[in-house]
Amino acid sequence: SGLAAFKKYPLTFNGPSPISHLARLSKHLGKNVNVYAKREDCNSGLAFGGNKLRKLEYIVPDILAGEYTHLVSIGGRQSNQTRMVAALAAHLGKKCVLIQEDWVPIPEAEKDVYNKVGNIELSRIMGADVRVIDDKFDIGMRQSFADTMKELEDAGHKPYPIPAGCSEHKYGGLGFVGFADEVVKQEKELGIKFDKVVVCCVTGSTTAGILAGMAQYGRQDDVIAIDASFTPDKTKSQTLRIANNTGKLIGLQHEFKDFQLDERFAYPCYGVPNEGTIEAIRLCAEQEGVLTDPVYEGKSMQGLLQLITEGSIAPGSNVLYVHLGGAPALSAYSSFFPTKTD
Ligand SMILES: Cc1ncc(COP(=O)(O)O)c(CNC2(C(=O)O)CC2)c1O
Repeated sequence: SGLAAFKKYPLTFNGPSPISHLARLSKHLGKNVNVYAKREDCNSGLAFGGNKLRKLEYIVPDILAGEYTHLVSIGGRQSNQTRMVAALAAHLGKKCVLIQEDWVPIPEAEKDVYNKVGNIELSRIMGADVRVIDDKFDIGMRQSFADTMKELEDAGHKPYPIPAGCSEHKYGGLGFVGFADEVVKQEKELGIKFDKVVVCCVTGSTTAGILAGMAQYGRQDDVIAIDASFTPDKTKSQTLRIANNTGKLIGLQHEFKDFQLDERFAYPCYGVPNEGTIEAIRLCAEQEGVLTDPVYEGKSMQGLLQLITEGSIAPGSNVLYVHLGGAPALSAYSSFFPTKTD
């Protein structure tokens, strides 16, 4: 694919990320649908890995070319993005400034831990300058980000901006074009074809890259994105813009006018699980020992289970669930998982 034109700096383990067959979960669902998971949650030795490292592999050459002193990124208090940028900064020997905005109405029971454990704890351990501020959730470009960049430049440093989820970065979609290329190759090795690819969508460059990547094979319609932003209109338009920009970068002759974004599972709001989210996290954990999180993957797992249960994903299908990571945030949501008393 046109991806070969772009330099990539290895942050993930050699070779394609593994595909696990979730055989017990598939059987439990009893709908004759075979569920597989592509494991971006186990894709790197850097700080528990995740989808952002695959994106950052195409951003690092830009960072190294410009001799930057600081990496700057942004997210909610339990952002996986900022944790992975902290890991990258440590890996490259750069300073790191993270803006941790107030994206989630912190559940009462988590008030005293939410800003201390999980992702934000890991970022502090890796030496990042973690700045907890009160600006609320939005997937777009933020004033707090611009202010931080200016502060560092005025101090004579050379900061490199990595926007939320890497998504508004010009190369934000490239990593997941490579993901799609891997899937097509692994299908041949596995001797199966996935009828649907189910992925969580918030700032959009993961889904955008997969759409552009699968469109190379005429399979963009196989992608089902599950909204976890609870601002689906903004997420949809941002994802489409990134998919089209990414398509241009790789020379794709296809314009995206729409894609399937299932909005049913993001409630009650970004970062807060609903009943079905908790049930989905527990089911996948109990059936497979595979952990998903309340902010992102728990909601795409909830969507996957619903799509299969309601028959939207037809019996006899093979489905690829895209596991993008997120488990470190679980320790900020322990009150949602009391010991089960059957
Ligand atoms: C585990 C996990 N799964 C899915 C997503 C959604 O990916 P996109 O933002 O590319 O749509 C994130 C993103 N997380 C953000 C963060 O700040 O961590 C960018 C929002 C994620 O971390």
